[in-house]
Amino acid sequence: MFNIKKWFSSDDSTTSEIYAALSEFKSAECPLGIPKEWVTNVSAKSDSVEIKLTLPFAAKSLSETLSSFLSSTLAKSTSVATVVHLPDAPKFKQIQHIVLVASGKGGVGKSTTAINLAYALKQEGAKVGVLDGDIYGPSIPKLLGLEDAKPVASDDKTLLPLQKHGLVAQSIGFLVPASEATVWRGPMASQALNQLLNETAWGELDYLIVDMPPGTGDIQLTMSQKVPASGAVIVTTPQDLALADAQKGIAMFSKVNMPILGLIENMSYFICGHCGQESDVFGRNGGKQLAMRHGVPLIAEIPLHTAIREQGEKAQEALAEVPDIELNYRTCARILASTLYYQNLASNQVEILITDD
Ligand SMILES: Nc1ncnc2c1ncn2[C@@H]1O[C@H](COP(=O)(O)OP(=O)(O)OP(=O)(O)O)[C@@H](O)[C@H]1O
Repeated sequence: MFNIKKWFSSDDSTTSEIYAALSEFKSAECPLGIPKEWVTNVSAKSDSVEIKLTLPFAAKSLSETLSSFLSSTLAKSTSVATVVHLPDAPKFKQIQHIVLVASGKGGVGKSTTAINLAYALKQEGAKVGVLDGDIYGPSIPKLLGLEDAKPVASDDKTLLPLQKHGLVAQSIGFLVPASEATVWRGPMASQALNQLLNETAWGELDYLIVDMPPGTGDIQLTMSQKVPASGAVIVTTPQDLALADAQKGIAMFSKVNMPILGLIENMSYFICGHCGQESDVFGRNGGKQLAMRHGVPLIAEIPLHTAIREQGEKAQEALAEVPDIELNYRTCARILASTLYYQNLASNQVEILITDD
């Protein structure tokens, strides 16, 4: 006679063991572990386990880390499959999160970082768009290899974004010759950004990355106020001057109550393309110290590497020759996506105050 009850209780205990192991998993992206609600399916056999997760932020590649963590914790071969689905209502049209990528000064690699973050978020399972807000010096058309492309109108008032490498993109550079936009005054520039954001048929997006104009003046301040962003990322390099300007960027966003999601230190250290040796050409730990001083997370330290410049020039999606750098951007993307998720979760929680009255 089959002991059905025993089977069920053993199944239950296996499932509880799996949930317990998932909640014990901690990483920079999942500081609170993996809750039960993210599990869509568990199939446990005597010698193997298959788990399906729906992640509420872009972190598809967590499946690999989780598979090896669970295989060793459960002492069974475990495979984890992940899909990404952001659960919240879109904040702007059909866009879940708008993220501003800013820098205190020009030339620190803001646009390069913005486009690589966008690729990395896409590779991590999200639907991603890029808005080139650098009205005076749009780089996105070149970085995407779309210099001669022109957007098509979807109706009288809306333009369709251009598409490349699985991203959708809009830029003033698609619409106006560079020489024309450079003479625009501040209000015209922020009006242009507004129009690009509002009059583009973005469709459903998980993240829209906005490449902001460099600097911390009135134009950048006005633009930041006009975009309904979830937060900003500040790109800096390790030199003192860049760090001082990044500090002004932190002050600017604080002034308009824009959450600072993190600091990215670009060109942190040099990796020789020939021998792979690392050197601290611009000094080390400047970004870390700035982040600590302002209580802002340092979400990535991206090296100075020829492959990054070449990828931008050739408008390539992947940094295939240098997997470590691609990994760097993907880790940064997952942390950014998770920060947005937990920030949202915290702001949605109702605070219950019990008083004596
Ligand atoms: N980590 C890096 N390694 C090597 N080259 C880089 C790196 N980051 C950026 N670059 C290169 O530095 C140059 C400036 O980068 P980018 O245009 O992204 O800077 P920016 O801060 O957006 O500039 P601007 O303020 O003028 O818009 C480009 O040639 C780019 O390829």
